[in-house]
Amino acid sequence: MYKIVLMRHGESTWNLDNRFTGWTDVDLTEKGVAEARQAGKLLKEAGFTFDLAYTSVLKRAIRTLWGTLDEMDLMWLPVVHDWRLNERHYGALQGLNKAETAAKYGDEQVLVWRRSYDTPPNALDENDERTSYSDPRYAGLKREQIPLTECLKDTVQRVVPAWNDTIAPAIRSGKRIIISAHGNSLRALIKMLDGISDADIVNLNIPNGQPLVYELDADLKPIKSYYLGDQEAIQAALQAVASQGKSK
Ligand SMILES: O=C(O)[C@@H](CO)OP(=O)(O)O
Repeated sequence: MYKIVLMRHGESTWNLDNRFTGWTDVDLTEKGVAEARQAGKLLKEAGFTFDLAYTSVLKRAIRTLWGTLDEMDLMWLPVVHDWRLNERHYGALQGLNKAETAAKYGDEQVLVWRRSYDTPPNALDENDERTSYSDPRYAGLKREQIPLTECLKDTVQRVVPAWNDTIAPAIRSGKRIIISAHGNSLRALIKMLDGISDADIVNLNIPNGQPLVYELDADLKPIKSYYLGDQEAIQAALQAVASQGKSK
């Protein structure tokens, strides 16, 4: 049996402002930094340790990993930064306030943009200053690999290869791993792991900074999964994430 830990980054400045974030590289708030440390404490108390860490190329996930590993005295750990673990690209919604967008377009439309499997928000214009074309961290990518918008299906199509090419082989080789990523890149991964249908994935939300343990069998199929920590607080946090896209 293998055990892996998935974790969404701690609260970011744009989580606090309730803005669509996607590939925008915003930092953690003080609360987010504290959540990362608290996650490390919980993992240490529960007897976890790791051999290898995966994260995205976005600082809110990277800094969360730093805080967690620091708390576990594991800052020396090898870390793989993979752009394929980035948050889902939110297209032209990036930077807009979620509740204001819901007041303008309706809660239903915002739910479709936030959680549907295959309806992407409007794309950024190629000339929009918010594109990632000139960002040096994506210099190794072909232009067509850099999204202008994504639905969850598009995110699945990059997250699953990251799993198959690098993460799954590392787990099979016996490495104990932690993945620090994002709400929707983790929804993509969990959809694949748990075989969640396109319709049911709409209801899955992930709270900030809470270690989610997956126990996997020899074929890397989930045996069970559970959040560490205060279960009531986690349920409340899940509900709060679900409500972020409502006008009131
Ligand atoms: O803004 C985002 O990029 C994501 C994660 O914070 O938000 P949502 O939960 O609305 O998909």
